[in-house]
Amino acid sequence: MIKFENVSKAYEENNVVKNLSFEVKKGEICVLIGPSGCGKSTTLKMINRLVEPTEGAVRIDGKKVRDFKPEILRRRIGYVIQNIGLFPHLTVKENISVVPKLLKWDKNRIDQRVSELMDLMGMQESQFLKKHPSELSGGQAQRVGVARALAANPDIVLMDEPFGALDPITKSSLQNEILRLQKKVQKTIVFVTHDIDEAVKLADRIAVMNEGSLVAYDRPESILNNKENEFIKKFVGFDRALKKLTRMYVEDFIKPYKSVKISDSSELIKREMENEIFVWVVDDNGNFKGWLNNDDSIDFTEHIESFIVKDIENFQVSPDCSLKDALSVMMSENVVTLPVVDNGKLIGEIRLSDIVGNEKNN
Ligand SMILES: Nc1ncnc2c1ncn2[C@@H]1O[C@H](COP(=O)(O)OP(=O)(O)OP(=O)(O)O)[C@@H](O)[C@H]1O
Repeated sequence: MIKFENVSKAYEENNVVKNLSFEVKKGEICVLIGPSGCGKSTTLKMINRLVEPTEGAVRIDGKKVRDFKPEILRRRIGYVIQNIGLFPHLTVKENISVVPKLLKWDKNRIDQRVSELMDLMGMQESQFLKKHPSELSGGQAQRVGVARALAANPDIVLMDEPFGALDPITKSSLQNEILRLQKKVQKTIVFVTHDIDEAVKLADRIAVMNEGSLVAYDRPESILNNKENEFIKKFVGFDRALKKLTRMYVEDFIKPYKSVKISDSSELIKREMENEIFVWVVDDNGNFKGWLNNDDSIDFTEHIESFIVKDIENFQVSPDCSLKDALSVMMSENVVTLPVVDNGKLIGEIRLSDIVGNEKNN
């Protein structure tokens, strides 16, 4: 889909990108990573011709980008950058409409597309469309930036450190948003970052760059397992095992569980709990309601409802949650087992020992 063929860029004597050759497949997220100044942004900008190569060529579907008409490139390639991406004097709606207007779409088509995009980004139209960028939080502004890049339905999206300036929680939720969105819209995305955790989380393939050259181009698992290359080893850091958990998901580690129903008799529950430290509690529809600790506090002559620990808001994980996030919930809640809940329903449990041993449920 996107192919770099022996691409180099020099500014006078300074070779900032050196003989790059690699290919990004259709529908994949390629993350360019490397230290500051290694040539990531320059590489990205050679795809949409904000920068022209000194040597070599970038091709999209076999055709050199320098042979595309500018308006075709604009339609095919969305572009998201950090902070300064939005026009401050334009409203959210006007910002999202910039490329469709350049492409001379009619008003109805633009309105409809803006609505779709707001919906896709989980933003309420009535609340946001008339606002200016200065009235948005960092996370909201970046969502609008992504919506704007997707406006003309490009098949390629370039993202240059889009979440670099955000706090860790907003950053993580936008990364999840990108992964969710990508499942739906399947764009070819080239993403620049210098955050290895972000790269491991998002990438189908990671391009590691150093001083203008490509050091490695591989799947995140292989980059994390690379122990030969000193530069990669240093870049990945000491916590490579933890980083691998970012790419593993709870759904592959779900184990059977023991549960009782709120409507069960106290006698039955007492029997069920005999050799357990605790049991999960569900209602008659299988919805997760909490758990019962097998200690002296339970009086089985009474109905068990009042003994259920119902503090379940933060005490659960969904099947699509990464093992790293599951581990983080376990640590913050100080437990070794968590209920796996899908749309309110208890579907299994996940245990610390399975995470540590990477023991799948197959
Ligand atoms: N227009 C330009 N004129 C001269 N030198 C430039 C120009 N643009 C970039 N450079 C130089 O090219 C090198 C690579 O820059 P680039 O922005 O691609 O790096 P980067 O890896 O994206 O860095 P960062 O992570 O800090 O954003 C740098 O040394 C930079 O100073």
